[in-house]
Amino acid sequence: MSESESESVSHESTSSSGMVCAECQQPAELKCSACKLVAYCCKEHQKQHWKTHKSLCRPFEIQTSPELGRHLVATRDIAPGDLVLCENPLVYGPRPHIVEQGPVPCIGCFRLIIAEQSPRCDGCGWPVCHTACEGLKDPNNHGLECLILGLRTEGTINSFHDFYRQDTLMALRCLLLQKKGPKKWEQLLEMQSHIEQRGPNTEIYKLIEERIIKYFNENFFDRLHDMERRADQILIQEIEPELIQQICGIIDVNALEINQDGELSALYPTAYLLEHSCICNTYHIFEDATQNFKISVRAAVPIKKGEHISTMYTHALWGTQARREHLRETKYFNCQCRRCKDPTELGTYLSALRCIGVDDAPCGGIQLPIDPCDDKTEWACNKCEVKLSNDEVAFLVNKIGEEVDFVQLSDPTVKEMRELLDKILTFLHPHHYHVYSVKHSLVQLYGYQHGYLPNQISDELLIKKADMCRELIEITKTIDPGNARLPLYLGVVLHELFLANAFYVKRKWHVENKKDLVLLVDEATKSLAEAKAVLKTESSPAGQKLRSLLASSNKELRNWMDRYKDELETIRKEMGESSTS
Ligand SMILES: C[S@@+](CC[C@H](N)C(=O)[O-])C[C@H]1O[C@@H](n2cnc3c(N)ncnc32)[C@H](O)[C@@H]1O
Repeated sequence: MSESESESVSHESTSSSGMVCAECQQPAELKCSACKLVAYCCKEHQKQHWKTHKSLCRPFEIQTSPELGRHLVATRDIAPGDLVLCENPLVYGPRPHIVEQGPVPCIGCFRLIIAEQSPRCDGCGWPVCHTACEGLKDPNNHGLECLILGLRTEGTINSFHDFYRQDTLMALRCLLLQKKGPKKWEQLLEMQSHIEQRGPNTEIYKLIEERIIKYFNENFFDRLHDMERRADQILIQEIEPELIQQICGIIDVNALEINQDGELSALYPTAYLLEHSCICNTYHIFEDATQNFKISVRAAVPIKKGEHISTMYTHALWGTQARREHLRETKYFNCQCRRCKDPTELGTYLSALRCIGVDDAPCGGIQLPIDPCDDKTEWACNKCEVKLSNDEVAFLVNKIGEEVDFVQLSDPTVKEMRELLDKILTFLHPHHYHVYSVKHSLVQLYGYQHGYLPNQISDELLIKKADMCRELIEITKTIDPGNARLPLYLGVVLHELFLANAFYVKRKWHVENKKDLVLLVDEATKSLAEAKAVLKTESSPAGQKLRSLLASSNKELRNWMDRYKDELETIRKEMGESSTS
């Protein structure tokens, strides 16, 4: 153990918790200051125990700065894949988003249900997936909540979504921690609520007043007070409006969304301290309900001792303006990460525009923000004098975004997508994030849609598809080097690159220069292996589906390679000889 490690013992009193030395089991006064999970009677025993404890000890400490508040800093080098932390949530519940229509999460298991057609909980009458749903039986989940939700006498239901408001339940579950878990309640109240930015004159304050506080009071809390008076027992100590405002702030700022089979949010006792970076260095996975939705945070890239440990609060494939606006509005800070500060976004040009020039005569230059971290920045062309205001750019990019969304949601044909691409390329850099999105859809239409099936698509379009895939792969890897946020996006494109190459090689095997084709075979083999690795930790249904597609593509590739084994060997040998001669 190094000197600094031996010094990392804090002299906290452990007598109240009754901890014993991890080495000799005697009463212990010193806790490991890095993880605070184990104690020692003396420094000597901590040294001896380090060999065992090293792999379990948390590799970070909590620091505080005026810009970031509390955040996590690595206390030793952390390798990609290494565990940073693993913990159960303090509280979890249906996602706190307002749902006006369509499916809502079951309050037992969070799977989406059509409330109007669903059975009801025997206790409270709320719509559930099944009256025997496991989540309803768990007292930590629906227990006390069921009692409170059942207080309402069934009135006239004009709208199911307004009557059964699953989006309010996360706040109720937080309030119930006062009774169910006072220590968890204390931890919860330590979280940042940004209440100062969410004051009485803000829209969010009024929304919570109307949608949550009023709903709780009119439907449940007035009756709860009566019941508490009659029983001479308090179920929820504090339910003041200001406290509910604070709890809603805490949920909005700190809760993580878990979208597995169902849709839920959870607050974790330490993971919430991960700061945001638009090029983050960790990824996280959630266990399912049987494991209490435990979170594991792992390093996505090498993290050096002293470096900040980060996650991403926004979408990796949005441009800087959109990401910063989202962070400002939902998390109340201005991101200053190296991706945000770089006008080219790490050389990807994800936000760049084509310069429209003067008098509609494009100069061939590109427009970039002069200072991307200044929301009033001007945009300047790298070839001519034309400048644009940030508002003009935002207006144009938003309009294009709306059109892209509209076309993508309307089950477009290849022709419609190509037309959209040509149109937006008049204004946007070929790597702009809206262009990325359209190209990502297009590579999944070539080879699949009627008229473009593998036996119908032209050679030229197959080559184009492969080129688009290569371009998308490069951008994705640059903005998400550790594959922390975009495994599915990358996995899909890697698989499409495999398919484009495989179709082309099969079609041309007896026609074209086989040496060139072998290079495509190698690229296809590599992209398939990479896609498999990239999707290793992707547990979503889409990830599982893609994994099974990869398995059948791999089988097909192996069969083909077996069939041409001798020929491939001869060509490779010739290629090897010519490269060494
Ligand atoms: C989930 S909390 C993180 C823990 C928080 N720092 C604390 O002390 O409780 C999110 C808040 O942390 C701050 N934060 C996180 N990442 C940041 C960043 N990159 N720059 C500035 N503030 C950040 C913001 O105030 C944000 O609303």
